[in-house]
Amino acid sequence: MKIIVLGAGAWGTALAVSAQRTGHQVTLWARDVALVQTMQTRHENLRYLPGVVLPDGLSFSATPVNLLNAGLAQADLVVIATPMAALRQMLTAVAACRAPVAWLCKGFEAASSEGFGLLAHEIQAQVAPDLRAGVLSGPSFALEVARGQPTALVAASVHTSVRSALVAAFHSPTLRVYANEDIVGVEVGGAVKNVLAIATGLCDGLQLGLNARAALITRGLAEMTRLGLALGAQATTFMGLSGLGDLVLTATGDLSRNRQVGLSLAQGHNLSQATAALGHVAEGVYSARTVVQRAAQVGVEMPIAQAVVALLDAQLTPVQAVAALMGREPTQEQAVQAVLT
Ligand SMILES: NC(=O)c1ccc[n+]([C@@H]2O[C@H](COP(=O)([O-])OP(=O)(O)OC[C@H]3O[C@@H](n4cnc5c(N)ncnc54)[C@H](O)[C@@H]3O)[C@@H](O)[C@H]2O)c1
Ligand SMILES: O=P(O)(O)OC[C@H](O)CO
Repeated sequence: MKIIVLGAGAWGTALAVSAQRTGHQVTLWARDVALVQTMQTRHENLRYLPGVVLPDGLSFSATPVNLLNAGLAQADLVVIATPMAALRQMLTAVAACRAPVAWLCKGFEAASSEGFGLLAHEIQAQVAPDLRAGVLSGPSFALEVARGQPTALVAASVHTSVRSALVAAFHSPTLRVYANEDIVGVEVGGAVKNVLAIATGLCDGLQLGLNARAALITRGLAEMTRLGLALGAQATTFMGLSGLGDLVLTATGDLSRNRQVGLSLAQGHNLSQATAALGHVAEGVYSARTVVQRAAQVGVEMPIAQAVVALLDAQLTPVQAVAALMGREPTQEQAVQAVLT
């Protein structure tokens, strides 16, 4: 297949490497000309994925995205690998594409004064409604995929042809790609787990213990599921790769940028200090407010996400946030099981 990957951050680069190794013809696009030149000459993405050799045959492009017409017209699959903040712009640029288009970003659009932030497929419905499109998600640290370590992903779309194209492009001996029709559930899982990973990073940074971490993950899964169901997702999706799977990985794995933000806040750093140290996007920081707003809009309670927003806004200290969560009224665990059945 001819695959064009738009965005040469850690994840776009890792998936481009993986697909090229599998035998596809991959072009990795970046807006940064200097980054493309370095990748061409050094066979390495020093800025976003250092230490990984870019395979022979991988092509590069820094052509402005609005001039990419020929490349897009020849592609069998277009993959948008930018953060959520750039998705609207990228989808607008590829709106006339005939090939399947998939995004990798996990989040909600940051809330704006014009209204609530959207999930990726909601943005696509606004700006590129004629595309056959979907999302590739699931528990996956870029570095491990680039190293060829075993990983399972989920390709979600309402279009069979998009799910099939993603499986054909990325399934390999080290990368299993499952198909799922529930794009709402897959996107909600990918977005909310980032917010919850900030909370578990904070919990671990404060050395609150393993009991506390397990409680946060479990109750966080309940919050994620409640929001997803209210937005039209299927309950079973949250027991899968993009729900429980990605929540466990991101909440417990130190390669997670969102978890690192929580760990850094626990050390007493402010948000700017916590994000400046990363050098990569931590989508939970930008999605958290939207998660809470969308939950309020559909009458869903999300106390952990609310505590994360209060922390990010410096309205609560880490210790106060924990006290607020622990001080809530006792309630029924069955409330969660009821929504799962
Ligand atoms: N890194 C991972 O392990 C991983 C795994 C799964 C999903 N994701 C998701 O994939 C998305 C990208 O993550 P990443 O790790 O590659 O991020 P990153 O911070 O490593 O890189 C982001 C890339 O997007 C580019 N970019 C930013 N704004 C742009 C714009 N307006 N136009 C064009 N390019 C732009 C940056 O220059 C950079 O190359 C995120 O939503 C993330 O949640 C990441
Ligand atoms: O580094 P994070 O926190 O953005 O997480 C990366 C992936 O989404 C994990 O699946």
